[in-house]
Amino acid sequence: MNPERPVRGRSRPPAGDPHTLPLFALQDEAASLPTPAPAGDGPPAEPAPATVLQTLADWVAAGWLRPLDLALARFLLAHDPQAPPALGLLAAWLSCLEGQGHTCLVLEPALLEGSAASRAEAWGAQLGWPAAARPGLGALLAQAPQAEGAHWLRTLARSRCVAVEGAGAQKGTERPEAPEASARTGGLAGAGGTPPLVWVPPGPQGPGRLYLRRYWQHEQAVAAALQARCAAADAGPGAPSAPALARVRHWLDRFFPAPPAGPDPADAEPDWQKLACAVAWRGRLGVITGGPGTGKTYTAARLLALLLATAPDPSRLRVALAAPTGKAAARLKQAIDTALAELERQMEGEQAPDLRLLTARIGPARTLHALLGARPDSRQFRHDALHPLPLDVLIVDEASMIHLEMMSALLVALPPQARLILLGDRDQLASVEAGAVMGDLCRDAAQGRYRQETAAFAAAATGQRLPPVWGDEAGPDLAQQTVMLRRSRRFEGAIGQLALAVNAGEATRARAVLRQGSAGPQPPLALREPAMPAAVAALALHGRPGALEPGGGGGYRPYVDLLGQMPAGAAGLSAYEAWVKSVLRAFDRFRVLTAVREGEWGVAGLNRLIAQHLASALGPTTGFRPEGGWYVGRPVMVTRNDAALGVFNGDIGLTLPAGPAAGQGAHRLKVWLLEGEQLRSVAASRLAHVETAYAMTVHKSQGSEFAHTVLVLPPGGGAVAGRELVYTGITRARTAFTLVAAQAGTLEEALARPTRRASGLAAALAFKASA
Ligand SMILES: Nc1ncnc2c1ncn2[C@@H]1O[C@H](COP(=O)(O)OP(=O)(O)OP(=O)(O)O)[C@@H](O)[C@H]1O
Repeated sequence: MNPERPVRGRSRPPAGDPHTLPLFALQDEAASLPTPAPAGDGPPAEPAPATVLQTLADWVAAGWLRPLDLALARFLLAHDPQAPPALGLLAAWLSCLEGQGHTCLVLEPALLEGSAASRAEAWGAQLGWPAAARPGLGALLAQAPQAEGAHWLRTLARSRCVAVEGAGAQKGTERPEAPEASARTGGLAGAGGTPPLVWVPPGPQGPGRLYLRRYWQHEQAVAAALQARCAAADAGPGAPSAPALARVRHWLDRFFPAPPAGPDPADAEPDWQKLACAVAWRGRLGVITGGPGTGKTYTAARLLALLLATAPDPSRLRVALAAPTGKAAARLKQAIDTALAELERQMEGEQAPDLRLLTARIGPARTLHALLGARPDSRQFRHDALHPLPLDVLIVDEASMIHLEMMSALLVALPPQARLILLGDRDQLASVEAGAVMGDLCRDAAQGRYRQETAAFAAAATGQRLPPVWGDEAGPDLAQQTVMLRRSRRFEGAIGQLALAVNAGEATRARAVLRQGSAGPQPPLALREPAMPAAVAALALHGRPGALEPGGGGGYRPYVDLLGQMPAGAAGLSAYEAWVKSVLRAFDRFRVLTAVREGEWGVAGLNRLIAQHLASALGPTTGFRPEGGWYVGRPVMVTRNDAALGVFNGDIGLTLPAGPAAGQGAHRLKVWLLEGEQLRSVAASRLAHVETAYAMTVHKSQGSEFAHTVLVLPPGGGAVAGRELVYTGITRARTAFTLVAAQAGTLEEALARPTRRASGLAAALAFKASA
């Protein structure tokens, strides 16, 4: 279960279809619910509507469903009295899955066929519900005959709450509503009377899928836009001219000097970075995936240089950098600047594109919200199809964090002729919100699946041969524009090996790496298992011996010590700001990450415990007093976007006095944020949506790195932490990593549970235009 998505409701659902009406509106609807008529031609054993709604209410009380899920079921049954109550059940489950990040409910055969007990097992697993939920599920399903599955499919096809989509979906066109269907939807509120659910019956793309209309629309829009971008790849007819290819080859050979040839160069792996530059150059979409340190930004910087060198008018090339969070955006900008400076040195003495001009033109990296022009209290952005982004190239880092709706907005706002370059690690946790876009886009990345035309292009543009093992004439268009980088340059030690073992789900190997990496005077790895929360508090204070440098355990102590060294007012503003930066940097060297929000192992519990521990151990000598709402030194994470204040969900800052002589009263405090070298501050009193950030969820840590990272796996094993979560936690560590597992065996359970988010996007993109 996604820890960032509370089971019980959400604050402000967006406007749109009935599912997205404010919760109170749905509840009002439910209150005026007419008694639904008995299902006309349904099987006699169909459970009564009241039984279904009561069972759903019980599941809400148990915390397995959100009130919103129940409200949707009530709403639909109220508006389609002919619908069998199973529709309410399916809608509640669909809504529940959306709350966990799935964009649809895939009605696998195991959910529809077999005994009630086996179906209850399948539903329980699908919904991620605990074993305690199985008997209730079984009892409800037992009230329907075995053939219920087929009956459910008919129900979906007939209800006026459900639009049926089919072959047209593949082309990204939603089938216009037939007059008869339109009449059926007559009583429905929402988007112009259109049905709030969409049903895609089973077909060549797999089992049937049920959607909330909003997600169906986003998925179709994203698939269509990405396909259009792939189709714009300059291959086939209208392919780049021989002189253009020669120019690309000229520059790529300089940007990526060939390594000394091995015994048989024909057997060598391609230089994936060079290939990534070439395919991104030829198209309007480039997807570059790879683990940490595989050179995604190194490659992106060279791609920019290539685009500059081959642009008809380099001085007019409009480039922007963006990422889902402020932290990730700042890291991207820093890494691109460093890589361009490095490239400039590499090219010294040769004729080269004006990389300084390029660096100057790029400007600051922005969050996607800021780039698109988020508006306060609205899901709409300033930039859309009518007001497109004025860009030729957009590079987006940490693309695994982009959710479906954001990707849809981004693709709408980016002009078709602009290049979109997505960088990210497909194996990381998906976005908090629904969708796993990067995972869906990179389904084929490991296999390559390059067609002959791509291999021919690669040979001309990069001078390298793609061995047949990476080829597949049936490879989809998207695969032609996707490259996976496979060699990590700064993640080859014990932490990298642990990440690889975890990513492969190999628990025995992960244990062995943990053991080996925990030995020696400066061990990069450590394991505390079984452990109590007090072990986390102890790590937060002193770290562990030798974690970073000799004597540097990598806990919060250095930051608390620095808090006590604020320069006197007379030292002036620049000395004060230098101190603020040093405290922020010290804080940023260590972090506790946990898998859950609630309880003593959750974010709130650990934050309380760590603050108390730091206060009692260091307060007497440093004056550190973590008391009251706002206090000097309080680290906070912004939990809601506030475009007006320029702060975005996930931004982390430290609470410090407003200036060298401002005093330490709560009303004088500011939250200071550091983005690269850029320091900025916001009055603490203006930040309504923040939480303390000694400990944070793994989800929120994406896009950040810490010298020493502690990952906490609470009791509950695979139910609270999956493989991607552990992988993401480990890859946040630069120098040292410590795993705290409440119980023995939690690691194994988590690794045995890879997360698969239900979505139709990968199937929609497994598409070959020329087929
Ligand atoms: N082909 C290469 N030759 C030499 N050094 C390289 C090469 N590729 C990458 N590097 C170096 O490896 C390091 C990691 O590269 P980079 O930061 O681009 O990786 P990344 O995949 O973007 O990492 P992250 O996932 O952390 O964002 C950098 O120091 C970079 O200069």
